Amino acid sequence: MTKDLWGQIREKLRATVGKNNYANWIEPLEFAALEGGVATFMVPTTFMGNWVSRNFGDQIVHEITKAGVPVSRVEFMVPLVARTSERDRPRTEVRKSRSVASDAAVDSDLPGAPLDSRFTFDTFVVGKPNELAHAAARRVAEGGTVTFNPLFLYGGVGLGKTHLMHAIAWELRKRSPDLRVVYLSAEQFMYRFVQALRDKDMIAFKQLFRSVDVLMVDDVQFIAGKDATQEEFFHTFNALVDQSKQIIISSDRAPTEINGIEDRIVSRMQSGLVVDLHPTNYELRLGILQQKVDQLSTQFPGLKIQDGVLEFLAHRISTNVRVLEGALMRLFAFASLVGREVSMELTQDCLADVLRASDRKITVEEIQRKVSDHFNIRLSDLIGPKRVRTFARPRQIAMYLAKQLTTRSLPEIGRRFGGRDHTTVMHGVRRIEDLMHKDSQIADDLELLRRSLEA
Ligand SMILES: Nc1ncnc2c1ncn2[C@@H]1O[C@H](COP(=O)(O)OP(=O)(O)OP(=O)(O)O)[C@@H](O)[C@H]1O
Repeated sequence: MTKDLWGQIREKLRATVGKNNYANWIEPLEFAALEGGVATFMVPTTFMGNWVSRNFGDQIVHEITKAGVPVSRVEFMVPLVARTSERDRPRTEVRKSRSVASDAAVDSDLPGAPLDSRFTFDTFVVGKPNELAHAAARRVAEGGTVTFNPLFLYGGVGLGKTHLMHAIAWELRKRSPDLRVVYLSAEQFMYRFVQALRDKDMIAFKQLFRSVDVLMVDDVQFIAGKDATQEEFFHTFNALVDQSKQIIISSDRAPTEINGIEDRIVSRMQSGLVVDLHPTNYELRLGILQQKVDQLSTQFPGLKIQDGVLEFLAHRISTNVRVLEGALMRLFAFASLVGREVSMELTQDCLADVLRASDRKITVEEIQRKVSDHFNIRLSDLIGPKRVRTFARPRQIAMYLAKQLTTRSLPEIGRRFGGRDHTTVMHGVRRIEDLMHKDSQIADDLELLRRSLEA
């Protein structure tokens, strides 16, 4: 087959596939060779090769055969050189698009962002605050029939939304390499959309996003107030849901709390499963730190950590996991630089600024008010001398929280609890530390109080 003949066949295809499809998918094909009944074409991207093969392969074979050239199939090849611009890419080395179809999940031809190799289910520590979100993510990562669509994950900064989304993508990719899994931030979605508008390339944009099997959009709150992007997102969303394709969305708040998003989009986003990642609790933070220490031990072999340091960090840095991880990394780097083990003293020196910044501005008085409200007792009874259990236990809880959530020393806390001695405060704190592992009611009370104080 000559290039001229291909030119004629192409014209025939224009009539059968339609003007837009022709411009997007057929016209860019460059005939390369015909051998053994296989017609090979050059295509600019793997994605395009796969798409044309899947959607127009049979028609192309049909038209070529009709023109008197016996072919049994078509193949598409992509230059194998690092991409700068799709247009001026050298066309020397080639690879077959079919042979790389399994890369499609993260192939840069697809509109997604790269996945972080550290963000897998293996490295995700599960605790009470994130167990529901984790279970839902696991379920979606199993693939198969779409049970809830979309999965909407939300939670505060640095609580693991992106980590979970990447973990889902990795898992799906492992289980079904051919699945087109696209992960990107809402900002990237908007950027692509605006670019397509500018380049008058909307059809390709729509086709690209509507051809994915799993679409994950991170930080969707970003599209609030951006009407045209929202509109396009809505259409993409509907088109994918109609085809039973899985959608996963993350946001820093619940769908109804995102101002500036149209009601119909909010209601669409709520129509599947909405789960939140709660602020971390002490146990989860400690678990994450322990896991991180294991990971860092290869990077810093032989580095020793004194007892109590991780517990101290888990208590004191409760802002978010990212800050916690950063602090540990810095601590390790510092300790290995000065050739010392990680002691409490070194920790306080090295992380003075982080510890100061994460000092919550919670006051002992605030804690006392919350605790007395929570247990429905009078503030005067919480602080006063009565020793009956109804007052004594809430008092110990309040002392414990004061120790955890403020920078006040034991004597200072004692003074604010009706002039009690620091040993009484210490006893109260220890008692609660002990009880919170044995008594789930106390653990729940503490969690609720902590959350409402930190909110
Ligand atoms: N449960 C967890 N187990 C292990 N690592 C975690 C966990 N939660 C968060 N992390 C780690 O904390 C860091 C921040 O997490 P991630 O980027 O997923 O947060 P996010 O919720 O997407 O935050 P943002 O709102 O800023 O986008 C990452 O390094 C992530 O691996």
